Order: sequence, then C-alpha cells, then structure tokens
Amino acid sequence: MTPQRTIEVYDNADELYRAAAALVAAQLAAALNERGRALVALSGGSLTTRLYPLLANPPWRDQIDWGGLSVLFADERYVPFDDAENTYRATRQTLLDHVPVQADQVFPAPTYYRDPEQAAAIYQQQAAALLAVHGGAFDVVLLGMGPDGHTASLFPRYPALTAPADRLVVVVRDAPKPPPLRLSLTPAALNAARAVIFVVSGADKAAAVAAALAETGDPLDQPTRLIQPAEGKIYWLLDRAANPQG
Ligand SMILES: O=C(O)[C@H](O)[C@@H](O)[C@H](O)[C@H](O)COP(=O)(O)O
Repeated sequence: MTPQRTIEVYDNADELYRAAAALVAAQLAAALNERGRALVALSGGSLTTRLYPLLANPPWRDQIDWGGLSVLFADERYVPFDDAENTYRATRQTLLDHVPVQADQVFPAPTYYRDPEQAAAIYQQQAAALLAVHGGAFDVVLLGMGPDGHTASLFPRYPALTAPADRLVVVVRDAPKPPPLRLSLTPAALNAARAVIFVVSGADKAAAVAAALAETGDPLDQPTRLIQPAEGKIYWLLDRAANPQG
C-alpha cells in the first residue's frame, strides 16, 4: 500500500521549524490521547538545534503529556554520550533536559559497548520490546535528509539499505558524513510508523528532495524512497530553498 503523502512548503526556515513543532506536538498529543502512550524516534543534525528547542518551550511543550512518551533514536553516531557529536547528548541539551520526561522513558543507543554489533543487538531488543508495547508502530518517526539523500544513517548504496526485514538496527561503517561509525534503524523499522515526518531546509537539499519525491530511479540511490510506512502517513516539510520547485 502506498502511504498518504503530504508536502508542505514554508517561506523560510523559521516558519518551517515552527510548523514542524506544531505537527509533531499535534501527532504526539493525538496518540497520547488515543492510547495513553506514544513512541517517537528522533534524529539528530539540525533538528537538535532548530526543532527541539521549540518543542521544549510553550506553546508546543504544553501540548504534550510528556509522561506517556517513550523515546528512541532513529540513528546515533557511535561516540560516547559525553562526546559533542553524540545525538542523545545534543537531544538532552536542547529538549529532554527541559521537559518532564524521566530517564526510564528515554532509550539512547548504547554506544558504550566496545563492539558496535553488540550495541546494535541490544538496541534491537529494546526497539522490539518498545514496538510491542506500542502496538507495533512508532507514533512519530522524525527524520532529516542530507544533500546526498541519506536519512537517519541510511546512506546511498550502503548495505544497511538491504538489511533483512527482521533487522531493526544495524551498524553502519565508513559513513561519508562523520563520524564514520554509526547505528541506524533499518528501513523496515522506520516503516513501522503511524507518521513519518521529514523536515528539510536549505538550497543544498533541493536536488535530493526532487529525487526523493520522484517516482522513478533506484531507491538504493535515494534512501528516503525506502521509507514507505504501509500503515502510516508521510509528511515532507520543506522551506522554500529546499523545494525543487522554488
Ligand atoms: O548524523 C546526523 O546528524 C543524523 O543522523 C542525520 O541523519 C541527519 O538527520 C541528516 O544528516 C540531516 O542533517 P541536517 O538536517 O543537519 O542536514
């Protein structure tokens, strides 16, 4: 089944991130209202600096009943929690430390294992257990996209793109965006979603947005095209610079 897709274009980045905050808050509030709990997968990059500070403040902060939320990460850079590159650390600094979320609601990727494969296996177990509690799906998967079309840590032509359907978490080595070692949820995991929200800003992303929204071409060249939640909706929130139509 092809998921329902909504594309929204905003005049500038400020408006884009405000709209993204409103959409995320509304989706989570609706899920919390309906089921009393919600599961979200967060990404890093500019979302940590542009979107999460908005969610940490009124009015959006007050629309979410944070006590019912569980938080996983769509991907993580394989560096210690105290490393400036760590997405969990950045997310704490701009969001999680400022909202009433308890430590046991947040599931950072365990980058403290010497062996990243072991970390991936542990994170896979945590993701599977959380998905089981939440009816088999994330309520919101929040994603960015790089100029090369990568999303989470799913880079064009990398083996992670063709991970078996029962794999939820993989180790990504030699990533072209530093740091080279990462963990990522797989396309199969990210597709277990009621809503996937891409937030993309900047002229350097316009060509990748065009390829992402095209119906043709090899999805292995454009990993976002593998994100097709059969039971969910996809939102592409863009600023005008990132919109291929200008
Ligand atoms: O490593 C990271 O930062 C994220 O895991 C990555 O998937 C990010 O979401 C995209 O690279 C887009 O990042 P920007 O929004 O900063 O361009």
